[in-house]
Amino acid sequence: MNIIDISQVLHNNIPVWPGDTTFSFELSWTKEASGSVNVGKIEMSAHTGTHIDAPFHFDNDGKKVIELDLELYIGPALVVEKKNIQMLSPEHFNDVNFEGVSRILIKTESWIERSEFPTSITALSPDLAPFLAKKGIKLIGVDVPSVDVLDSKELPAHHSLLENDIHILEGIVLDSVKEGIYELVALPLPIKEADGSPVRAVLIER
Ligand SMILES: N[C@@H](CC(=O)c1ccccc1NC=O)C(=O)O
Ligand SMILES: [Zn+2]
Ligand SMILES: [Zn+2]
Repeated sequence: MNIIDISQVLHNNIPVWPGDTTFSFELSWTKEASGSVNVGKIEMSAHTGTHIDAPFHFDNDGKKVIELDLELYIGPALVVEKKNIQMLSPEHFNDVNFEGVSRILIKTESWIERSEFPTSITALSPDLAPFLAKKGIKLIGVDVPSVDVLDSKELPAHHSLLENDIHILEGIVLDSVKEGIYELVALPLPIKEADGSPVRAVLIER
C-alpha cells in the first residue's frame, strides 16, 4: 500500500493563526524523574497544522467534532491543482470531472514557506459551495490555513460551505501529490466539545 502523508508535522515552532495558542509538546515526566516512563504533554489550538473545522467553530448552534460523521473523512478524494488564483469560484472548476467523488482537495500552492504563517492565500468565493454541492461534494480540503481570506471576520466561505453541507479540512500538504483520485483518511480525534481537531491526513494510492 502506498501511503502519502499529507499532514503537517506538529513541532514547537509550527506557525499558528496570529494570536492563537502556540503548539507545545514537552515531557511532563521523564523516565529518569518518574523511574519508569516518559509522559508527554500537548498544548495547542484545535486549528493548528492539518485539521478539520467543526461547524461549531463559526456557528454556536453548529455541530461539534464528536457529532461529525466519520464517513466524511474516509473515502475517495479528487486532488485538483488551482494555482495563482486569489479567489476560487465555479468558473475555475468547469474542467473538473466530479464523477465518483464526494471529496475534493485543492492544491493552490499559495502557502509555500510553511515555516511562517502566510500573509495571503488562495481563498474560496462563497458561490463555490452551492456549485460543489450540486456536484455531490461533501468535503473540501485546502493546502492553506483557511478557506476564507485571512483578514475575514464574517467568514463567508466557511458559512456558505456549512449551508451547503460541505465539511472543511484545512492545512493539508499537497506539494508532492499529483492530480487524480486517491483514498483519503483524515480522522478527527473524539474530543468532546471541540470546535475543530488536528488530523493525520493521508492519501492512499490506488
Ligand atoms: N477560520 C480559521 C481559524 C480562525 O479564523 C482563527 C483561528 C484562531 C484564532 C482566531 C481565528 N480567527 C479570528 O478571527 C480556521 O478554520 O482554522
Ligand atoms: Zn480551522
Ligand atoms: Zn476554517
